[in-house]
Amino acid sequence: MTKHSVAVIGAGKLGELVLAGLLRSGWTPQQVLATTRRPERAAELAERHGIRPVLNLTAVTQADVLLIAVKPQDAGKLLDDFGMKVPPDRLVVSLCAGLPTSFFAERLPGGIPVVRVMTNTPALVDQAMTAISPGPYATDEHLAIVEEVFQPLGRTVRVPESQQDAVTAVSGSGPAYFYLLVEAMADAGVLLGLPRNVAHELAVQTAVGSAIMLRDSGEHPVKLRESVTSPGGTTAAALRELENHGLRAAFLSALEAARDRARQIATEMTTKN
Ligand SMILES: NC(=O)C1=CN([C@@H]2O[C@H](COP(=O)(O)OP(=O)(O)OC[C@H]3O[C@@H](n4cnc5c(N)ncnc54)[C@H](O)[C@@H]3O)[C@@H](O)[C@H]2O)C=CC1
Ligand SMILES: O=C(O)[C@@H]1CCC=N1
Repeated sequence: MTKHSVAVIGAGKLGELVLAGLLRSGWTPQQVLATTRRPERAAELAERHGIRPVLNLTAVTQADVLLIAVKPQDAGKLLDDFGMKVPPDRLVVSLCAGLPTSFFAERLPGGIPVVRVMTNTPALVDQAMTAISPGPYATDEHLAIVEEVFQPLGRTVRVPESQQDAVTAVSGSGPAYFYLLVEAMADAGVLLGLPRNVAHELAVQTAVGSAIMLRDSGEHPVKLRESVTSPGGTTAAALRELENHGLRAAFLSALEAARDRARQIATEMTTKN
């Protein structure tokens, strides 16, 4: 087991998923610290997970891996509070969408390694997709530490930082697209006369089965789709409607919009501070 200790700074929705995953995978409550803005939230996390909520400054002095999990819009203020007090042997890991590692490096003492990570909420069930990029001063050893943190929560991949906004559009925001699809399929089932609970179960299990098959069969999605689509059958009729309604183009535009929003967040934050 690792000798590292991790502090989740700004343990909100994502931060809590990460700290819970660390505890599930064998990190001890002594190795996992969390900070919050509100005392009630700190009490909730302590009760739910048995971890130690601490103040930001305590976290940076006691833990050696600092996971910054606040909203990107709050990161500047957070670093104004303690950035220059981060001891030199810490590893700073940003989970913030959009913000480049340079944003952090400029607000930390020189030489502190910064790693940028984009993970996603299926961390709740150890099925996260986490992309990891080295920033200033980050070596292979630092990336290996970050992998040690995130591997138990799902899969990890290393990407250049220049690809992180695209990663955010695909896998960071990605779960929301699938939830919307399931919701829409269940609504359609209701339109066709199915009871709501049955329509929901059909849509959810179809999503789960299709996702596992995609991952575990190693087959290309086109091949899997073709195997469902009988000549002159029902699936072809449905797929034509989806294409007529521009589903594919909608995804291209949607992911471009997500990528652009990540860039815009970075611009807003770097011009504001
Ligand atoms: N929710 C998601 O699916 C994903 C979120 N992210 C990124 O993770 C970060 C967090 O997102 P969420 O967890 O959804 O947001 P959230 O709002 O639930 O969590 C952020 C937490 O930080 C706390 N906070 C803010 N300023 C603080 C301070 N000065 N000291 C201590 N705590 C402070 C807030 O009270 C809040 O609980 C964002 O940067 C987001 O871009 C990345 C991938 C997926
Ligand atoms: O919507 C957002 O900005 C965050 C980043 C990726 C997923 N949620």
